[in-house]
This record gives sequence, C-alpha cells and structure tokens, in this order.
Amino acid sequence: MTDTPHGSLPVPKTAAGRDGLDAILARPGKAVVAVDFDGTLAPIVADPDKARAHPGAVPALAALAPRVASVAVITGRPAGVAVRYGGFAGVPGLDHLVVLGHYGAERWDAATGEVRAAPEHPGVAAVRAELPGVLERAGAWPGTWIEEKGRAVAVHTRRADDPQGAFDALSGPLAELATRHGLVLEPGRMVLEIRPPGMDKGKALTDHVRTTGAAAVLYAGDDLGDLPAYAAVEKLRADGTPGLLVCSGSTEVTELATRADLTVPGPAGVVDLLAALAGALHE
Ligand SMILES: O=P(O)(O)OC[C@H]1O[C@H](O[C@H]2O[C@H](CO)[C@@H](O)[C@H](O)[C@H]2O)[C@H](O)[C@@H](O)[C@@H]1O
Repeated sequence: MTDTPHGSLPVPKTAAGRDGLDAILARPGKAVVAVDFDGTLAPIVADPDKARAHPGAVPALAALAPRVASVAVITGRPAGVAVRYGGFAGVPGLDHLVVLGHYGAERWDAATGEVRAAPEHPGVAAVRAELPGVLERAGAWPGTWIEEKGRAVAVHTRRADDPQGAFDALSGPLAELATRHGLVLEPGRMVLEIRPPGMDKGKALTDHVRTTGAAAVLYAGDDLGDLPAYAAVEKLRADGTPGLLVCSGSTEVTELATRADLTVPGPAGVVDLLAALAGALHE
C-alpha cells in the first residue's frame, strides 16, 4: 500500500470505487462493510475444518466496527461455523457484528448470540441420499469428498489427484442432481455445492444495506459465490448509493478482479485494508 491523503489506504483504480471510498470516509456512520469468509478473511487451506480467520482479521474488524453503521460477514458457511472459525463471538468492538450464513439463509447476531434461519428445503435430504451413487457413477474421483453443511451439501475436489479434472467431470452430474430436487448448484474454489434456491449473497447484502439504512457500502470477496454481491453493489451504485468493490486476489479465481475497484493480495491484504480503513476513520 502506498501513502495517500488517508494514510496507508490504497487508491481504488476506478472512479466509482473512489466515490465509494470517499462516501465511506465522509459518513462512516452510514456505511456498511461486508466481507466474505473463506479466501477473504480466512486463507484457503486443503481441509475446510481447519480454515481459520487470518490472525489480523478480528482485531481489524473490531477496530472498524464501532466506526461504521454495520460490519457483516456474508458466507456460504453455516453461520455458526463461520462464527467459530472466525473467533467472532464475545469480542469487544464486535458487539453488533452480523454473520449471514448459507448465502443469507441464516443470520447470527453478536448482540444476541442467536442464529435465525429460513426453513430447511426437503430436497437437500434427497440429494444427500443420492449423492454417493451419483459420485460413483461419475467416476469416483479419488480424494473427492462430501462436506455435510446441514442446509446444503458440498462436494470438494481440492484434495483429489486431479482437482480441476474432478471439478469439471462432476459439474454436470451434480447440476442435474440439484435441478431434479429443486435445488441449485453453487460452484466455488474446488467445490461444488448443492443448496436451496432463492437466496444469494447479493440479496443478503442488499437486504442488509436497506435494513441498516446505509448510504455507502464496501464488499470484499474472492470467489464465484461473491459475484451476486458484486452485482448488488453495482446496482446500488446505479441507484445512487456509492460502493467499493474489493477483490481478495488469487490465481484460482480471476472473475472478481476484473470487476473490482481494488484488488488486494488475499486475506492478508484484506486485513491490511480493513485496518487502514479503521485507522483513517480514527484520524
Ligand atoms: O462464502 P465463503 O465464506 O467463501 O465460503 C465458501 C465455501 O468455503 C469453504 O470452501 C473453501 O474453503 C476451504 C477452506 O479453505 C477450501 O478447502 C475449499 O477448497 C474452498 O472451496 C467451505 O468448505 C464451503 O462450505 C463454503 O461454501
């Protein structure tokens, strides 16, 4: 990061992004800061159970949260899992943190410690029962495994001998399985998730911006599941609410970097950015 009029805050490469950042700095009490979890706050690791927030993430979020209208984590993880792996509960400064899990189908509030959730979709149980057979018929790629997520199931290929080959070969059969049970396929970083339709990170973010009455928004993500949130920020901007799109950069997914106002080097870069923003708002 280079020094700018706002300390170590980087300058977004687009005019829309610079407007978004300026709006957040001008009226932080009307700004929502929303961030994805895996790949954005937490470095990508081979075993999803071992993913943890970057050590600087909680301190940066806790420094920022009291200075803005709301900080939210919007994730494909179950909300409770993200809270645990993030270490978000009981942190001074994060007393009003919101975690929107399962792409917005679940909401955890730090203020109550409770999770509110949409009803479960019956198709998930049917998919769960059929999934081993579908994987077997698709070639039983060694190293591929199923993550049980409660309201969804995910097939991970990162630990397969050929992660991209397994991902490509399984995409079609899993999309067909999802459709047959009224569900949708959510592709991500070496993961194919089958989950209920009707909610995505874009709707989750737009609802949160509306309910908080925010006048500016920052969204940071790294994966394909974050694209609806990007689209939501673009729509908010078109409708007059400034916003800043941040990409947690990787070589694995490049779709976000082309649309982002600012690309930072992975979770460490996101943490630096959040800390710099908190510092600028403290000045
Ligand atoms: O919306 P997110 O917070 O980004 O969650 C998306 C998925 O993240 C997890 O999988 C990803 O991270 C794993 C741990 O680093 C990695 O092994 C895997 O390859 C990635 O796809 C999680 O396991 C999924 O349930 C989330 O939906």
